[in-house]
Amino acid sequence: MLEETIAAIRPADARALAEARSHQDRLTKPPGALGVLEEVAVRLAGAARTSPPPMPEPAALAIFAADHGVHAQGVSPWPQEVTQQMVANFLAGGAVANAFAAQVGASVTVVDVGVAADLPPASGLMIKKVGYGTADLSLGPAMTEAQAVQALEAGISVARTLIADGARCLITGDMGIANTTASAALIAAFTGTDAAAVTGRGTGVDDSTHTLKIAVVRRALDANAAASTPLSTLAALGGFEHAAIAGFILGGAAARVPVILDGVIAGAAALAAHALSPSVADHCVAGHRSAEPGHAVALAHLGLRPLVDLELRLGEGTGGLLAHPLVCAAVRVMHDVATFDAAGVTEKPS
Ligand SMILES: Cc1cc2ncn([C@H]3O[C@H](COP(=O)(O)O)[C@@H](O)[C@H]3O)c2cc1C
Ligand SMILES: O=C(O)c1cccnc1
Repeated sequence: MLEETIAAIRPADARALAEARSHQDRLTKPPGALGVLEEVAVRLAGAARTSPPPMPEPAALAIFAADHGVHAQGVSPWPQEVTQQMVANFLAGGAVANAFAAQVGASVTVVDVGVAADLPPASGLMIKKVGYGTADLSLGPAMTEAQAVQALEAGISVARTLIADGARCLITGDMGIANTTASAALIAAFTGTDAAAVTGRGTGVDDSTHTLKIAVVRRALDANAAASTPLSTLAALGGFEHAAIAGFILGGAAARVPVILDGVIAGAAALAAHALSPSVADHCVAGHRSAEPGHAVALAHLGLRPLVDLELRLGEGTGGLLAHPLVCAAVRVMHDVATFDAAGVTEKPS
Protein backbone atom coordinates (compact mmCIF):
# COMPACT_ATOMS: atom_id res chain seq x y z
CA MET A 1 0.00 0.00 0.00
CA LEU A 2 2.87 2.39 0.80
CA GLU A 3 4.62 1.84 -2.52
CA GLU A 4 1.39 2.16 -4.48
CA THR A 5 0.58 5.41 -2.66
CA ILE A 6 4.01 6.91 -3.28
CA ALA A 7 3.79 5.94 -6.95
CA ALA A 8 0.47 7.80 -7.28
CA ILE A 9 1.82 11.14 -6.00
CA ARG A 10 2.54 13.66 -8.73
CA PRO A 11 4.19 17.05 -8.53
CA ALA A 12 2.13 20.20 -9.11
CA ASP A 13 0.84 20.47 -12.68
CA ALA A 14 2.65 23.33 -14.47
CA ARG A 15 -0.27 24.13 -16.75
CA ALA A 16 -2.81 24.36 -13.91
CA LEU A 17 -0.37 26.56 -11.99
CA ALA A 18 0.00 28.92 -14.95
CA GLU A 19 -3.77 29.03 -15.59
CA ALA A 20 -4.46 29.78 -11.94
CA ARG A 21 -1.86 32.58 -11.87
CA SER A 22 -3.27 34.21 -14.97
CA HIS A 23 -6.86 33.80 -13.66
CA GLN A 24 -5.82 35.60 -10.45
CA ASP A 25 -4.54 38.51 -12.54
CA ARG A 26 -7.85 38.79 -14.46
CA LEU A 27 -9.96 39.08 -11.31
CA THR A 28 -11.38 42.48 -10.24
CA LYS A 29 -8.61 43.41 -7.83
CA PRO A 30 -5.13 44.77 -8.32
CA PRO A 31 -2.78 41.87 -9.20
CA GLY A 32 -1.28 40.37 -6.04
CA ALA A 33 -3.69 42.23 -3.75
CA LEU A 34 -4.64 39.02 -1.94
CA GLY A 35 -1.04 38.33 -1.07
CA VAL A 36 -0.40 34.87 0.33
CA LEU A 37 -4.01 33.80 -0.34
CA GLU A 38 -3.30 34.02 -4.07
CA GLU A 39 -0.35 31.67 -3.61
CA VAL A 40 -2.56 29.24 -1.69
CA ALA A 41 -5.20 29.13 -4.43
CA VAL A 42 -2.57 28.73 -7.15
CA ARG A 43 -0.86 26.00 -5.12
CA LEU A 44 -4.11 24.05 -4.73
CA ALA A 45 -4.77 24.37 -8.48
CA GLY A 46 -1.35 22.87 -9.21
CA ALA A 47 -1.98 20.02 -6.78
CA ALA A 48 -5.50 19.32 -8.11
CA ARG A 49 -4.18 19.65 -11.72
CA THR A 50 -7.12 21.94 -12.56
CA SER A 51 -7.92 25.64 -12.24
CA PRO A 52 -9.88 26.68 -10.34
CA PRO A 53 -9.22 23.90 -7.84
CA PRO A 54 -12.20 22.24 -6.12
CA MET A 55 -13.40 23.87 -2.90
CA PRO A 56 -11.45 22.21 -0.04
CA GLU A 57 -14.52 21.25 1.94
CA PRO A 58 -15.82 19.39 3.80
CA ALA A 59 -12.72 19.09 5.98
CA ALA A 60 -11.85 16.10 8.14
CA LEU A 61 -9.47 16.24 11.10
CA ALA A 62 -7.71 13.02 12.12
CA ILE A 63 -6.03 13.06 15.54
CA PHE A 64 -3.38 10.31 15.67
CA ALA A 65 -2.63 9.25 19.25
CA ALA A 66 0.34 7.28 20.57
CA ASP A 67 2.73 7.01 23.51
CA HIS A 68 6.51 7.35 23.67
CA GLY A 69 9.20 5.34 25.41
CA VAL A 70 11.32 8.48 25.69
CA HIS A 71 8.82 9.77 28.25
CA ALA A 72 10.86 7.74 30.79
CA GLN A 73 13.72 10.26 30.37
CA GLY A 74 11.67 13.00 32.06
CA VAL A 75 11.24 15.14 28.91
CA SER A 76 7.62 16.10 29.64
CA PRO A 77 6.11 17.32 32.91
CA TRP A 78 2.88 15.44 32.15
CA PRO A 79 2.19 11.80 33.01
CA GLN A 80 1.89 9.40 30.10
CA GLU A 81 -1.75 8.55 31.00
CA VAL A 82 -2.74 12.02 29.77
CA THR A 83 -2.54 10.65 26.21
CA GLN A 84 -5.35 8.16 26.77
CA GLN A 85 -7.28 10.60 28.96
CA MET A 86 -7.18 13.20 26.18
CA VAL A 87 -8.36 10.57 23.67
CA ALA A 88 -11.44 10.11 25.89
CA ASN A 89 -11.81 13.90 26.02
CA PHE A 90 -11.68 14.17 22.19
CA LEU A 91 -14.31 11.44 21.92
CA ALA A 92 -16.52 13.23 24.45
CA GLY A 93 -16.14 16.48 22.48
CA GLY A 94 -14.38 18.35 25.29
CA ALA A 95 -10.97 19.33 23.86
CA VAL A 96 -9.87 22.55 22.15
CA ALA A 97 -9.67 20.62 18.87
CA ASN A 98 -13.39 19.77 19.21
CA ALA A 99 -14.30 23.43 19.79
CA PHE A 100 -12.27 24.60 16.78
CA ALA A 101 -13.60 21.75 14.60
CA ALA A 102 -17.15 22.76 15.50
CA GLN A 103 -16.30 26.38 14.70
CA VAL A 104 -15.04 25.56 11.18
CA GLY A 105 -17.39 22.63 10.44
CA ALA A 106 -14.75 19.87 10.33
CA SER A 107 -15.36 16.27 11.37
CA VAL A 108 -13.13 14.75 14.08
CA THR A 109 -11.75 11.21 13.95
CA VAL A 110 -9.39 9.89 16.62
CA VAL A 111 -6.98 7.13 15.62
CA ASP A 112 -5.19 4.96 18.19
CA VAL A 113 -1.92 4.04 16.50
CA GLY A 114 0.01 3.28 19.67
CA VAL A 115 -1.52 4.38 22.95
CA ALA A 116 -0.08 2.42 25.88
CA ALA A 117 -3.48 1.06 26.94
CA ASP A 118 -6.40 -0.78 25.38
CA LEU A 119 -9.08 1.79 24.61
CA PRO A 120 -12.75 0.83 24.71
CA PRO A 121 -14.46 0.98 21.29
CA ALA A 122 -16.24 4.27 20.71
CA SER A 123 -17.90 6.16 17.91
CA GLY A 124 -15.31 8.38 16.21
CA LEU A 125 -12.40 6.15 17.33
CA MET A 126 -10.44 4.03 14.85
CA ILE A 127 -8.16 1.42 16.42
CA LYS A 128 -5.06 0.84 14.32
CA LYS A 129 -2.64 0.00 17.06
CA VAL A 130 0.94 -0.73 16.05
CA GLY A 131 2.19 -1.13 19.63
CA TYR A 132 1.73 0.04 23.20
CA GLY A 133 4.02 3.04 22.88
CA THR A 134 7.38 3.19 21.14
CA ALA A 135 10.73 2.15 22.60
CA ASP A 136 12.96 4.89 24.07
CA LEU A 137 14.59 6.61 21.08
CA SER A 138 17.46 7.89 23.23
CA LEU A 139 18.64 4.28 23.66
CA GLY A 140 18.11 2.97 20.11
CA PRO A 141 15.43 2.78 17.43
CA ALA A 142 11.96 3.81 18.65
CA MET A 143 10.36 1.23 16.39
CA THR A 144 11.25 -1.35 13.79
CA GLU A 145 11.01 -0.51 10.10
CA ALA A 146 8.13 -2.98 9.85
CA GLN A 147 6.27 -1.04 12.56
CA ALA A 148 6.99 2.23 10.75
CA VAL A 149 5.49 0.80 7.56
CA GLN A 150 2.48 -0.47 9.51
CA ALA A 151 1.91 3.00 11.01
CA LEU A 152 2.44 4.72 7.64
CA GLU A 153 -0.14 2.39 6.11
CA ALA A 154 -2.55 3.05 8.99
CA GLY A 155 -2.34 6.75 8.11
CA ILE A 156 -2.85 6.06 4.41
CA SER A 157 -5.92 3.96 5.13
CA VAL A 158 -7.40 6.67 7.39
CA ALA A 159 -6.90 9.21 4.56
CA ARG A 160 -8.58 6.84 2.10
CA THR A 161 -11.53 6.21 4.41
CA LEU A 162 -12.13 9.89 5.14
CA ILE A 163 -11.89 10.78 1.44
CA ALA A 164 -14.26 7.92 0.53
CA ASP A 165 -16.65 9.37 3.11
CA GLY A 166 -16.57 12.72 1.29
CA ALA A 167 -13.69 14.74 2.80
CA ARG A 168 -12.10 17.16 0.31
CA CYS A 169 -9.53 18.54 2.73
CA LEU A 170 -7.55 16.63 5.36
CA ILE A 171 -6.25 18.24 8.54
CA THR A 172 -3.54 16.58 10.65
CA GLY A 173 -3.83 16.23 14.42
CA ASP A 174 -1.75 14.52 17.11
CA MET A 175 -1.88 13.50 20.74
CA GLY A 176 1.05 11.86 22.51
CA ILE A 177 2.73 13.00 25.69
CA ALA A 178 6.48 13.52 25.00
CA ASN A 179 5.98 13.77 21.25
CA THR A 180 7.69 17.16 20.95
CA THR A 181 10.94 15.35 21.86
CA ALA A 182 10.53 12.86 19.01
CA SER A 183 9.53 15.76 16.73
CA ALA A 184 12.75 17.62 17.57
CA ALA A 185 14.83 14.50 16.87
CA LEU A 186 13.14 13.96 13.49
CA ILE A 187 13.56 17.61 12.51
CA ALA A 188 17.24 17.62 13.54
CA ALA A 189 17.88 14.43 11.54
CA PHE A 190 15.93 15.31 8.39
CA THR A 191 17.19 18.91 8.16
CA GLY A 192 20.70 18.45 9.56
CA THR A 193 20.07 21.09 12.24
CA ASP A 194 21.62 21.11 15.71
CA ALA A 195 19.42 19.69 18.48
CA ALA A 196 19.54 22.92 20.50
CA ALA A 197 18.04 24.91 17.62
CA VAL A 198 15.02 22.62 17.14
CA THR A 199 14.18 21.46 20.67
CA GLY A 200 11.48 23.53 22.36
CA ARG A 201 9.55 23.61 25.60
CA GLY A 202 6.63 21.47 24.44
CA THR A 203 3.85 21.64 26.99
CA GLY A 204 5.95 24.17 28.93
CA VAL A 205 9.03 22.59 30.50
CA ASP A 206 11.28 24.65 32.78
CA ASP A 207 14.89 25.60 31.97
CA SER A 208 16.48 22.51 33.52
CA THR A 209 14.07 20.13 31.76
CA HIS A 210 14.65 21.99 28.49
CA THR A 211 18.41 21.46 28.87
CA LEU A 212 17.81 17.78 29.64
CA LYS A 213 15.51 17.50 26.62
CA ILE A 214 18.22 18.87 24.29
CA ALA A 215 20.69 16.32 25.73
CA VAL A 216 18.14 13.52 25.21
CA VAL A 217 17.66 14.56 21.56
CA ARG A 218 21.44 14.58 21.10
CA ARG A 219 21.71 11.09 22.63
CA ALA A 220 18.92 9.90 20.34
CA LEU A 221 20.75 11.18 17.26
CA ASP A 222 23.97 9.48 18.43
CA ALA A 223 22.25 6.20 19.33
CA ASN A 224 20.59 6.11 15.91
CA ALA A 225 23.42 7.47 13.77
CA ALA A 226 23.26 4.35 11.62
CA ALA A 227 19.81 5.27 10.29
CA SER A 228 20.42 6.57 6.77
CA THR A 229 17.24 6.04 4.74
CA PRO A 230 13.98 8.00 5.11
CA LEU A 231 12.24 4.90 6.51
CA SER A 232 15.00 3.96 8.95
CA THR A 233 15.25 7.56 10.21
CA LEU A 234 11.49 7.72 10.76
CA ALA A 235 11.56 4.33 12.53
CA ALA A 236 14.56 5.30 14.68
CA LEU A 237 13.36 8.68 15.91
CA GLY A 238 9.63 8.96 15.29
CA GLY A 239 6.53 8.08 17.21
CA PHE A 240 3.75 5.89 15.84
CA GLU A 241 1.68 9.06 15.36
CA HIS A 242 4.48 10.72 13.36
CA ALA A 243 4.62 7.73 11.01
CA ALA A 244 0.82 7.60 10.72
CA ILE A 245 0.59 11.35 10.05
CA ALA A 246 3.27 10.94 7.35
CA GLY A 247 1.09 8.21 5.79
CA PHE A 248 -2.01 10.39 6.11
CA ILE A 249 -0.22 13.19 4.21
CA LEU A 250 0.94 10.74 1.52
CA GLY A 251 -2.60 9.33 1.26
CA GLY A 252 -4.11 12.79 0.76
CA ALA A 253 -1.50 13.73 -1.83
CA ALA A 254 -2.02 10.48 -3.76
CA ALA A 255 -5.76 11.23 -3.96
CA ARG A 256 -5.09 14.92 -4.81
CA VAL A 257 -6.91 16.03 -1.69
CA PRO A 258 -5.07 18.91 0.00
CA VAL A 259 -3.64 18.42 3.48
CA ILE A 260 -3.49 21.26 6.01
CA LEU A 261 -0.60 20.65 8.38
CA ASP A 262 -0.91 21.55 12.05
CA GLY A 263 2.13 22.30 14.24
CA VAL A 264 5.52 20.89 15.04
CA ILE A 265 4.46 17.21 15.16
CA ALA A 266 2.89 17.53 11.70
CA GLY A 267 5.96 19.41 10.48
CA ALA A 268 8.24 16.59 11.64
CA ALA A 269 5.94 13.98 10.07
CA ALA A 270 5.80 15.97 6.82
CA LEU A 271 9.62 15.89 6.66
CA ALA A 272 9.44 12.08 6.71
CA ALA A 273 6.70 12.05 4.04
CA HIS A 274 8.75 14.49 1.95
CA ALA A 275 11.87 12.32 2.28
CA LEU A 276 9.83 9.34 1.04
CA SER A 277 8.19 11.35 -1.78
CA PRO A 278 9.42 14.94 -2.38
CA SER A 279 6.37 15.96 -4.45
CA VAL A 280 4.16 15.53 -1.40
CA ALA A 281 4.97 19.11 -0.33
CA ASP A 282 3.04 20.45 -3.35
CA HIS A 283 -0.13 19.02 -1.77
CA CYS A 284 0.36 20.52 1.69
CA VAL A 285 -0.59 23.85 3.17
CA ALA A 286 1.11 24.91 6.41
CA GLY A 287 -1.81 25.95 8.59
CA HIS A 288 0.21 27.90 11.12
CA ARG A 289 3.60 28.34 12.69
CA SER A 290 3.75 27.10 16.24
CA ALA A 291 5.88 28.49 19.03
CA GLU A 292 8.15 25.40 18.91
CA PRO A 293 11.48 26.47 17.32
CA GLY A 294 11.78 23.30 15.26
CA HIS A 295 8.56 24.01 13.43
CA ALA A 296 9.93 26.98 11.46
CA VAL A 297 13.02 24.90 10.59
CA ALA A 298 10.82 22.07 9.27
CA LEU A 299 8.61 24.42 7.23
CA ALA A 300 11.63 26.17 5.70
CA HIS A 301 13.03 22.78 4.64
CA LEU A 302 9.66 21.89 3.07
CA GLY A 303 9.39 25.28 1.34
CA LEU A 304 6.05 25.96 3.06
CA ARG A 305 4.91 29.31 4.36
CA PRO A 306 2.65 29.18 7.42
CA LEU A 307 -0.69 30.98 7.03
CA VAL A 308 -1.00 32.32 10.57
CA ASP A 309 1.15 32.74 13.65
CA LEU A 310 -0.95 32.93 16.78
CA GLU A 311 1.81 31.63 19.09
CA LEU A 312 -0.15 28.39 19.50
CA ARG A 313 1.70 25.49 21.12
CA LEU A 314 -0.99 22.89 21.56
CA GLY A 315 -1.12 20.43 18.68
CA GLU A 316 -4.28 18.26 18.34
CA GLY A 317 -4.82 19.88 14.91
CA THR A 318 -5.85 23.23 16.42
CA GLY A 319 -3.67 25.41 14.17
CA GLY A 320 -4.64 23.43 11.07
CA LEU A 321 -8.33 23.83 11.86
CA LEU A 322 -8.04 27.61 12.27
CA ALA A 323 -6.39 27.88 8.85
CA HIS A 324 -9.16 25.99 7.05
CA PRO A 325 -11.50 28.99 6.52
CA LEU A 326 -8.55 30.94 5.05
CA VAL A 327 -7.79 28.15 2.59
CA CYS A 328 -11.50 27.97 1.64
CA ALA A 329 -11.65 31.76 1.18
CA ALA A 330 -8.56 31.66 -1.04
CA VAL A 331 -10.15 29.05 -3.32
CA ARG A 332 -13.61 30.66 -3.27
CA VAL A 333 -12.09 33.78 -4.80
CA MET A 334 -11.17 31.70 -7.84
CA HIS A 335 -14.76 30.47 -8.18
CA ASP A 336 -16.82 33.55 -7.33
CA VAL A 337 -14.94 36.74 -8.14
CA ALA A 338 -15.70 38.39 -11.49
CA THR A 339 -13.03 39.11 -14.07
CA PHE A 340 -12.40 42.66 -15.34
CA ASP A 341 -14.02 41.65 -18.66
CA ALA A 342 -17.14 40.13 -17.14
CA ALA A 343 -17.74 42.96 -14.66
CA GLY A 344 -16.94 45.77 -17.11
CA VAL A 345 -14.27 47.19 -14.83
CA THR A 346 -11.50 49.09 -16.60
CA GLU A 347 -8.05 47.55 -16.15
CA LYS A 348 -4.99 49.57 -15.23
CA PRO A 349 -3.39 50.83 -18.47
CA SER A 350 -0.27 48.76 -19.16
C1 LIG B 1 -3.79 18.35 28.70
C2 LIG B 1 -3.00 18.31 27.42
C3 LIG B 1 -3.65 18.41 26.19
C4 LIG B 1 -2.92 18.40 25.02
N1 LIG B 1 -3.30 18.48 23.73
C5 LIG B 1 -2.25 18.43 22.99
N2 LIG B 1 -1.13 18.31 23.72
C6 LIG B 1 0.20 18.31 23.16
O1 LIG B 1 1.22 18.12 24.13
C7 LIG B 1 1.95 16.92 23.95
C8 LIG B 1 3.37 17.14 23.61
O2 LIG B 1 4.06 17.92 24.53
P1 LIG B 1 5.27 17.31 25.39
O3 LIG B 1 6.28 16.82 24.42
O4 LIG B 1 5.76 18.46 26.21
O5 LIG B 1 4.68 16.21 26.23
C9 LIG B 1 1.25 16.18 22.87
O6 LIG B 1 0.42 15.23 23.39
C10 LIG B 1 0.54 17.26 22.10
O7 LIG B 1 -0.48 16.87 21.29
C11 LIG B 1 -1.52 18.29 25.02
C12 LIG B 1 -0.86 18.17 26.24
C13 LIG B 1 -1.58 18.16 27.45
C14 LIG B 1 -0.86 18.05 28.72
O1 LIG C 1 3.55 23.44 18.51
C1 LIG C 1 2.99 22.37 18.59
O2 LIG C 1 2.48 21.83 17.62
C2 LIG C 1 2.95 21.72 19.94
C3 LIG C 1 3.57 22.31 21.02
C4 LIG C 1 3.51 21.71 22.25
C5 LIG C 1 2.84 20.55 22.41
N1 LIG C 1 2.25 19.98 21.38
C6 LIG C 1 2.30 20.55 20.15
